[in-house]
Amino acid sequence: MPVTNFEFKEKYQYRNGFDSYFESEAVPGALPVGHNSPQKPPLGLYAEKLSGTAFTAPRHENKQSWLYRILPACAHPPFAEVSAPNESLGRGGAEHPLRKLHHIPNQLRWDPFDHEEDTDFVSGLHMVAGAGDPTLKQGCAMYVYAAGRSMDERSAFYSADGDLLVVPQEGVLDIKTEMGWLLVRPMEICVIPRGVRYQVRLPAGPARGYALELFQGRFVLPELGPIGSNGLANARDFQAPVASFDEDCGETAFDGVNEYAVTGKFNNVLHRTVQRHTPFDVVAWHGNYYPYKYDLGRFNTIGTISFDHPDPSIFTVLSAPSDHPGTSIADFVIFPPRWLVGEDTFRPPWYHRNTMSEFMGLIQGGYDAKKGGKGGFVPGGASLHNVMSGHGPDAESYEGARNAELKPAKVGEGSCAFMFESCLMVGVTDWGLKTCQKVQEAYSEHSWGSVKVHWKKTSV
Ligand SMILES: O=C(O)Cc1cc(O)ccc1O
Ligand SMILES: [Fe+2]
Repeated sequence: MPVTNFEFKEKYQYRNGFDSYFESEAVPGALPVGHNSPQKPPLGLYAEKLSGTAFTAPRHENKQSWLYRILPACAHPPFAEVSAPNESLGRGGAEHPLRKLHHIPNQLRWDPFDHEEDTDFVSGLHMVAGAGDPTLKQGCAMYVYAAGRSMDERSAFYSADGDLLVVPQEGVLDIKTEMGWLLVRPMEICVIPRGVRYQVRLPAGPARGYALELFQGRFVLPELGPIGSNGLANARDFQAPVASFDEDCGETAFDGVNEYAVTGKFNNVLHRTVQRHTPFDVVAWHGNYYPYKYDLGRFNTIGTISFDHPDPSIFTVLSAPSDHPGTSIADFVIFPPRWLVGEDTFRPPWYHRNTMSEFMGLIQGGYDAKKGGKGGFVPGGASLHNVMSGHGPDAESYEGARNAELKPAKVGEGSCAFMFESCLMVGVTDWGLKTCQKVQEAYSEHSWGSVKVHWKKTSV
């Protein structure tokens, strides 16, 4: 389904701004004026509130939207558990992915995950690692997805477990959400909040990428501190959809002939209902709880102009804070092309052990300090350096950087790695460790087995 220019203009008139209060109506007059829930909302619509935070959350954290729709979301037959679409999602009980995690202090790296022909975005979503529990609204999980086809046009998906940050690596995602359309390409990301229903279409062939689900809290822009009032990801570059709707429904919720499958991820288990009316019937909405996208190319990368390699927090796009200031349940950090000018500096990442866990992926190109090629860190692959697991440049990269002439140099041209950094010790799922068959053997030995001793008792 290629997207025509006309459709493009109609579908993708975004509203710009992070954490803004927007209103959008696909039909003029669909939004009630000065009221949220009048006795009879305009145009015979139903008013439905979608809460993203507790009703009583403080104002600066409070998130909600009012949806004006043809039929309310509750009008559906009961949900039933779906038989497992893949091994990492869909089963309850002892098979539950978060109950079978492997906590491994070894450094782990994965070859690029396979493309899958027979899956859509939901059946091709695999939990690789995670920590916590969606039932307690604690923790987060890291996923990869591989989809060979669009979701059925009569289907929708939502997660009751958390907000999903999607990082496409290959293939375009044309996402129809309850609140309008988002077109998300590699080098762009999107966030779909908990509960928002959506359908992922693939207008340009197979898609593969990464995702992070936040069971707890939500993404905010990082503090800028002494950087000042602009820099890193700027608020105006985040884009929200405009209202767009389908009209397919019967006279009442349960007559009509058309059937729409709505699949919910509820404590990581998929449940499905088949209802008679389209879930994409929101004619207008207003609020600050909405899906959004961001073009990583707009990231204003900041770094040293004197010496030493700064902490990677300087590259944070979005941060999901815990209750402890400065410590995140997850940060989304990118390593875009940038100039390195540090004098008398070891320019690649230093060797380190981190109290946070670091899950990394590569959208395109290469990553300084890691060899590419087969068995290396390559686009579509991943790595996990867990809490206090030592890591850093491989031996070859270390020698190169140690001996490099320190002229100003641009690194990462055409590249972009990213990191999901979490204060939690993440466990790897069975799928991530075994089923996917992508874990690189001897990653640690290949990388650091031949680090040389440079030590001399006396300096010359
Ligand atoms: O381990 C990594 O490659 C990620 C990383 C990058 C960096 O520039 C500094 C610290 C860090 O963990
Ligand atoms: Fe690191």
